[in-house]
Amino acid sequence: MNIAALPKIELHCHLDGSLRPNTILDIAKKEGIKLTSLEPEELQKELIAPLECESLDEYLERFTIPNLVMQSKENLSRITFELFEDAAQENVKYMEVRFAPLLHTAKGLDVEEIIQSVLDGMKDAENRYEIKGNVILSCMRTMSAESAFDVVEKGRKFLGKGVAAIDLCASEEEGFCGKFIEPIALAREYGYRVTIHAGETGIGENVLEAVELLGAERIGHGVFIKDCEKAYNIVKENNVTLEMCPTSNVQTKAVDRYSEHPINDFHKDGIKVTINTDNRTVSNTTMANECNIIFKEFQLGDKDYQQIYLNSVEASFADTETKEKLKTYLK
Ligand SMILES: O=c1[nH]cnc2c1ncn2[C@H]1C[C@H](O)[C@@H](CO)O1
Ligand SMILES: [Zn+2]
Repeated sequence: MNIAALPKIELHCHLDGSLRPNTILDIAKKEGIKLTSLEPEELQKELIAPLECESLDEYLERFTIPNLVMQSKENLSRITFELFEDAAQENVKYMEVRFAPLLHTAKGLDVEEIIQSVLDGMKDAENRYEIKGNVILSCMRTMSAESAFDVVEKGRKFLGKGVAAIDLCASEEEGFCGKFIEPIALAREYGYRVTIHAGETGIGENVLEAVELLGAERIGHGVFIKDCEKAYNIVKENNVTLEMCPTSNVQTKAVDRYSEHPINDFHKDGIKVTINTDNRTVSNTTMANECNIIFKEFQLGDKDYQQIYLNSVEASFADTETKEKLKTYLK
């Protein structure tokens, strides 16, 4: 199978984990931002989380440097454009990019300006390449419920104009969903779709709560439903789609090695799985690489590719017309 040439869809990709190292260097030089290294290769080492990482929290340390250069409208638009450009060049036809607006206010931008800048970058790429996109607004679980309300309110006016959904991300604690019931309920009322990072660090119950308490339609990762029967069953019965990110899961030690990844067991059992990068730079990967690893490891074939691609189409937060178009790429 020539995966590089096949059409792809990506539903789980963080903007701040997917910057080109050269862009970071370029902006840092222009803005006088101090980096520990000005050599692209050295910088890249600092940006990539090693496969021998200990935990999700260690993985998340890699986001400090990128966020230093994501504090102006121009930079946010440029970085978003470049991410879509990179994706288009590997035949990604549709991509949902997520980011946490509140991480980009350090130099005075307001949340609306931040969202608009990301949308501008995405629109430029859509006009130039054969790719479509939507944006998912992530709320940091490490911040207050109030801060999540803030994102939900300020993002509202962009719904249907490039913003499609709300997400919760960052370090995962047991029972985190309870704290965010109200802001996520308000988001649903406003028309946001809902995807939640859960079950990434050993706590399958978080997936159950994300579905039951927050109305999650999709789950970021969800690896640990394998150890929680109730979570497993609710995901399977409700067709909750899992956004799986194999390399990231090895790095954060959700699994010790690719061969232990539960994606194929889930897939064989009829759970709707999708394949994603999570973070192109921090995980040093691409969609083609993630697909190649999984298809080789579990000896999957054309039928599996079509099924997983269609899972991504169906679970995407795209409009009906876009979904129909995406299906035509398979033929
Ligand atoms: O895989 C992840 N799990 C939880 N949080 C994550 C993951 N990848 C990135 N993030 C965090 C770090 C970023 O700063 C934030 C917004 O994109 O999302
Ligand atoms: Zn993620």
